[in-house]
Amino acid sequence: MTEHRITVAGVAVDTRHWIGGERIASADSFTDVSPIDGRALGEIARGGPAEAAAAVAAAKAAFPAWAATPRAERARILHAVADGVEKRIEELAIVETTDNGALLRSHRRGVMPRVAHNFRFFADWLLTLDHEDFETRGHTNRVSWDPAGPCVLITPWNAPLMLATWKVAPALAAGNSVVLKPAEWSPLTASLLADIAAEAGLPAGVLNVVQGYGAEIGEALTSNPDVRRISFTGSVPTARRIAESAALNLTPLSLELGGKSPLLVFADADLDLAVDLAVEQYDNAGQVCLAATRFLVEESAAEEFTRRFVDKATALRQGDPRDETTDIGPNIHPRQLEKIDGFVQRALASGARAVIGGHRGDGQYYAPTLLTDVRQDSEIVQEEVFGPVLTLQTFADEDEAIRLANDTRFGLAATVATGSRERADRVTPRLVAGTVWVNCFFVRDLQAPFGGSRLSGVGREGGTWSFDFYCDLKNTVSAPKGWEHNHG
Ligand SMILES: NC(=O)C1=CN([C@@H]2O[C@H](COP(=O)(O)OP(=O)(O)OC[C@H]3O[C@@H](n4cnc5c(N)ncnc54)[C@H](O)[C@@H]3O)[C@@H](O)[C@H]2O)C=CC1
Ligand SMILES: O=C(O)/C=C/C=C(\O)C(=O)O
Repeated sequence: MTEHRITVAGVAVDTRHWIGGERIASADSFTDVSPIDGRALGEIARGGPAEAAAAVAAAKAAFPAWAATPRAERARILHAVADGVEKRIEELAIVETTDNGALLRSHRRGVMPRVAHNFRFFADWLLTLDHEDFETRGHTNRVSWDPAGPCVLITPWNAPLMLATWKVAPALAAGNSVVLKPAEWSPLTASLLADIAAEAGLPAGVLNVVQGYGAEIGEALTSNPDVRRISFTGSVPTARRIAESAALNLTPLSLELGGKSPLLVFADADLDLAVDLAVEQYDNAGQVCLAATRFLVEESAAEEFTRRFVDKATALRQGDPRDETTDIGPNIHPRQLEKIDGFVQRALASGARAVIGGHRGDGQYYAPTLLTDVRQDSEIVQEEVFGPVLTLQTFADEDEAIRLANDTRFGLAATVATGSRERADRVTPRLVAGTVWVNCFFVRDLQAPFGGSRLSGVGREGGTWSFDFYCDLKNTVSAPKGWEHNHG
């Protein structure tokens, strides 16, 4: 009999599915492995079509009552979920770090507080969601955001609970029920979230969490005709498969995909700041969709920028992510490491030069790498690596900088370092990107629209855009005053 309970640093995690307010086992399981040391953490219930159907059925059954729950009550429960997250920050942080290898200090001080904030923000935004009535030839138009129904949320391993709750919170706030499927490489904190939500009073079936492989339970979820929304964060090939499944029922989709974002460094920039921004791109061992992985540096500043970057990057400490002094942890999985090294070795073989790194480290670590002498049309410049691998190219003028910046299939983000406001105002409108940062990086606000252009995604989430996606927008038009009959 498979034991569906994992204990991580003293924290017990039930690894069965959470469906309709009950823990449900599967006949099959898969092994969850920690990227820190390759240790098997335990067995996870491996769902398939039957569990997908059960979870969607539970979500469908729970939907009408949750949708009819007054907004203020929904908001109260979501704040209670945030309270539960805040009480368990330490536990969530160590479990997440053990499961996906990202830094414990970031989980403690940045990520888990943001998880709680995701719930608080969308709970509060729900209460402000309003559209002023307007008139058409004396008739009144009233716009409403009606809950849509069961939502399937499919999430990746690079920031598991953060990216899951960034979808779960608005979907629930909107009055929908949810089936969450976390990535199979990092499933643990989603299961803890199910416990926290139940303790906070979220009714059974409103949030369901199922585990398993994308090709098995994932496809069964995305092709289910009772699902009213699908939101996905992950890779482009998987997005295509999900879009094919969704097409069967014309289920609306929100897709947040990869990136190959540029950091443009103009010679008039504060070079220390530009270098700080550049070194940040190794955060989370490079497993960040928003990362500015392509440095584009004005020719006259390139030598000095590179010298200062190398000084700073080589001082980063790579090691156990539970150690407070570590800057770069492991990559998630041997397969991902293989993929990263494949990109780098092919680039080196075709003429790229490693300014630093260019090889594996011990175990599941990849040496922070900067490659130069790379061609614009090469794989390493065009494809998302999702590891601590950056490239450096130079440009002669603004036009060339913009041409290189925009010359990929992606359009998620761009970062510009310049000392000139006029230049920033000229350059930023010409960049193809969902988010552009000027002399800063990763300043995120849930009010802002978030998503990508081109292959970086479809749609935007954040603030009212999240409610626009997770709701059926309705316009109710009433005839001019005087039609009411009093049947009192
Ligand atoms: N935009 C982002 O934030 C992320 C981008 N990536 C990119 O994707 C590459 C591959 O990483 P993967 O783990 O393979 O990402 P993936 O896109 O395959 O996995 C993300 C999620 O999709 C699910 N999934 C996979 N196939 C599915 C299907 N047919 N139907 C429904 N759900 C399915 C997975 O179980 C997981 O929960 C990375 O190297 C990176 O380039 C990966 C993770 C996050
Ligand atoms: O933390 C955020 O606000 C967004 C992060 C997005 C990613 O890291 C991703 O999808 O890879």
